[in-house]
Amino acid sequence: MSLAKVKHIVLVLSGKGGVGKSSVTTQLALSLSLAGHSVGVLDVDLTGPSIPRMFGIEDAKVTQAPGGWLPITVHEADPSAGVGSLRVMSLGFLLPKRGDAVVWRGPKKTAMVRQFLSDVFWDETDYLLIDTPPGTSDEHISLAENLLQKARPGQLAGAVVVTTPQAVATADVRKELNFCTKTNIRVLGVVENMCGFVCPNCSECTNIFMSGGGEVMANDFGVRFLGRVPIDPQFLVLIETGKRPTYPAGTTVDGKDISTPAGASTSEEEEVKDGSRLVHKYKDCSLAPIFSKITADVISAVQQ
Ligand SMILES: Nc1ncnc2c1ncn2[C@@H]1O[C@H](COP(=O)(O)OP(=O)(O)OP(=O)(O)O)[C@@H](O)[C@H]1O
Ligand code: SF4
Repeated sequence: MSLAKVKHIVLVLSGKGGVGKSSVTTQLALSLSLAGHSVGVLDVDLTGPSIPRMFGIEDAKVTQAPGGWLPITVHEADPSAGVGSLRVMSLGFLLPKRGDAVVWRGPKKTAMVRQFLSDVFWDETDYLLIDTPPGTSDEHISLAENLLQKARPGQLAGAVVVTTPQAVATADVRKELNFCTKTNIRVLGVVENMCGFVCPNCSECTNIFMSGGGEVMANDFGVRFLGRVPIDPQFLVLIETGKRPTYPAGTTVDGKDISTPAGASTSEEEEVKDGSRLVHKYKDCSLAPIFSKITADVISAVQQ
């Protein structure tokens, strides 16, 4: 992989599947871009690459240049809007049937990932986020070893560990934190996803599971707790259909009114799933202010 022009690499890890690792990667990428940084996302989750779907670029065609595979541009930098560029590369682009999980056995998988890591050309990138397969298997260890070998000293900034309130109660997330210690990867912090539910009718956030476990666990391990993220069905609508999130009158996040103004544009063109508009639509999501804070904390952890 040509990493020469990448400033910082951040891994996104989870001890088990389905906790929202790819959603967190996507939202970190959008928030970093909204903060003006140039961002790359590399999806090596062989268990079912979901990143192309999340960015609305499932049908994108990857091309090859002399320097390697060229990542897909979700949007270019727009300095007048303070937005940085966003590019994505996924193993999913190379699978014959998009969205399939890879069924190869260990050594073939590892060889594929190794080659994939070497063959992608990244242009000027402030943050490269890597969405990894869930778990702490041998496959993970070899992925981490490969990365550590390829990155220059200090380039691999660390890992963001994603969990859910239920997963905290299991051993998986602790295993993930132990995995980081074993592989010498610094933990930048823990995100607790799906810690509550944003009601689509009144936008009240209700804690459906016992929340707070992520923070206790982060304290136990002496790592930073980055924050809690509720389930917002409007985020799912944005990802699945490309529709701009809308909220009833009076909806606030941290005291800020995020309700959809009367007469806001919902034209056909606006509704169309189009990766280049995603970042601007995401700005209207109730999760965006939460991720803006998480992202600021990740940046400060990277720079420490
Ligand atoms: N906070 C959230 N609000 C609304 N939907 C969410 C949230 N977090 C995750 N989801 C949705 O839950 C589903 C699973 O999330 P995601 O694919 O990010 O999990 P994952 O941990 O990456 O899974 P896998 O292990 O299969 O890769 C997705 O449809 C995603 O959009
Ligand atoms: S206030 Fe909201 S969450 Fe509670 S019952 Fe009414 S609509 Fe549902």
